[in-house]
Amino acid sequence: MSKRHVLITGLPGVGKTTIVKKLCKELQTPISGFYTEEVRDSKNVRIGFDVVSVDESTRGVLARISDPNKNSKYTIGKYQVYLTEFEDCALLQLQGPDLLVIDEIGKMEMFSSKFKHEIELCFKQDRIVIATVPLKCNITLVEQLKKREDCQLFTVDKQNRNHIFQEILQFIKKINI
Ligand SMILES: Nc1ncnc2c1ncn2[C@@H]1O[C@H](COP(=O)(O)OP(=O)(O)OP(=O)(O)O)[C@@H](O)[C@H]1O
Repeated sequence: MSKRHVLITGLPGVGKTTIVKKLCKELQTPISGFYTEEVRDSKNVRIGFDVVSVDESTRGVLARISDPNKNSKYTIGKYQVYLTEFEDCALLQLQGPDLLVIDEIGKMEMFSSKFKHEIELCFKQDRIVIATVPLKCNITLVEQLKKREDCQLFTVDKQNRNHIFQEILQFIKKINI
């Protein structure tokens, strides 16, 4: 089976999203999907994460620092995941025939069984998926994706992050579907 999906992994903050954004700029093809972006307050303190559509027209909350007085089921570390807001924004971006960017498939997103289900379907469709995934995690779905024969895994680190972009770009340009 030929490889036709791209998984980009690496430590937190190494530059995965930056590479995906550069790929989207460079590829001359319709692209849908979403990025995950940090949200910082006026003092530059990180307060959470948003999901943003690739065309940047739609934004939704993924997580915010949790209120210790509120007892939420959906927390990762100090962050509370806003499940409905996340699903309302992210699930819509997965639809369509275009090349698909999913940045990222991580622990916070795994609270959504709808999201997990949709991701599994996306990798079975006739479209190219470019997804970012954590380097080390106990997420079954991510481990399964890494083992798929039709997925090519690229590992980003500080040494290669300035040139691996070209390698990934050439790989995508050669995919025939
Ligand atoms: N090649 C690079 N050289 C220098 N700084 C970079 C490079 N790539 C990314 N950065 C910087 O590192 C920070 C994190 O980048 P980015 O959000 O792309 O990482 P990430 O791996 O997607 O992070 P996360 O794990 O939080 O999703 C940003 O401030 C970005 O400007």
